[in-house]
Amino acid sequence: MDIESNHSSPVLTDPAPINKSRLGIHSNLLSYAPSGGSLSSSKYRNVNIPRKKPGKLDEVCSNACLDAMKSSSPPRKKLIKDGADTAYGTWMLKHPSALNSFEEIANFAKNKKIAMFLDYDGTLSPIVDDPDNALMSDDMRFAVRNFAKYFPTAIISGRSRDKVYQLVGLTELYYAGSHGMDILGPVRKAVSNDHPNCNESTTDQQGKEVNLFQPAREFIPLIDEVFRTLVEDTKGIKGAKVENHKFCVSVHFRNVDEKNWQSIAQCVQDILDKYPRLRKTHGRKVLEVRPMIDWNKGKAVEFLLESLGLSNRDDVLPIYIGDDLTDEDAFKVLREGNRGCGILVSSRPKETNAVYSLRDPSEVMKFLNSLVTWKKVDAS
Ligand SMILES: O=P(O)(O)OC[C@H]1O[C@H](O[C@H]2O[C@H](CO)[C@@H](O)[C@H](O)[C@H]2O)[C@H](O)[C@@H](O)[C@@H]1O
Repeated sequence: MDIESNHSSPVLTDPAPINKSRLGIHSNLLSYAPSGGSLSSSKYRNVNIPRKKPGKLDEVCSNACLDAMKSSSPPRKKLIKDGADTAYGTWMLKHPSALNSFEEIANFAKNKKIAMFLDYDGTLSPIVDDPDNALMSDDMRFAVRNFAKYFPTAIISGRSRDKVYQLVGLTELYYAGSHGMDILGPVRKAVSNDHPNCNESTTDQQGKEVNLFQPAREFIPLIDEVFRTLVEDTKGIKGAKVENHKFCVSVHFRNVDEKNWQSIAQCVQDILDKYPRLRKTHGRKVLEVRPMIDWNKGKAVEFLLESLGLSNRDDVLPIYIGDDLTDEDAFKVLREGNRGCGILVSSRPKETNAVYSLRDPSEVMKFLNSLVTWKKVDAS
């Protein structure tokens, strides 16, 4: 397994047992529970802000972080030499290709409404060295736009909501930025009334009334301060890049020489020491600093389902497609609640709570197009 331990997240600490039928369908899909793991609106009422216990030695923390940074970044050449294809093939027995398993998924989705949740980087756009160049192809944009005509679709990204909207550029979708801490979704009174301090009624680009949900709103000035500090602290580290996502900050080390990763880890650790209400998570060659609140992409999926009037319904199949550690929170929610299925985008074996897999964004596009074709035939 190449996944790193995500010290500040419950992700993957207790993976649900994988239980598949002969055909490879996850048990979730065979026993769809209408009210399993039901989402009570009171869940959102008090978004928890626990305090971090002080006392860990900086050195220990940044070394643990460094190990995690290394284990999440195996050298490509080594993987190939070690027989990556065999390992991938074995892994795919556990997480079959959503394309090869399309018939099974379609059978299960029959007479159900699919709700689609899509991550952005590594899912809709290929991973590239410069985050500013992570562009979605026109074909992918066309596919997502077309898909959204048939199925409610939301993008849930680690990037700021504005940035991901700018990159995707489709008004037909719902957007959640900052790992779900900034959601622009449909107005739904039952949800809005439960979150007086997090919700705000507003209008979208088309003047349509929408609901803005920001459970970490109070952290905006702090995150801005952290962003500026990290820019300053990392400016001497060649290749480091810091992004401000309004509710979280990304510190990229993709272009940093490995001998300087320790310095990156230390800069982040210094922030955590200074601001105990913040925590760190890991992504693909990126460390992220975010508010220590009980909110993540999984909670965002639950929130959007409820906002769309699609939670607790046995005629709804939520599907989440993502490539990163932070997407595991969403896979887990769908898996544990028997509510739907996760699809991990990965071309190498990874420990995951997703049921199925797809190799790369081009396969994601094929899968979306296949669902549209299937839906058209089903409807005719
Ligand atoms: O949740 P996502 O939409 O997948 O966003 C997660 C992070 O994506 C971006 O970083 C990743 O993609 C970059 C471009 O391909 C790549 O250079 C980087 O190494 C990856 O970590 C984004 O820049 C981050 O801020 C997001 O948190």
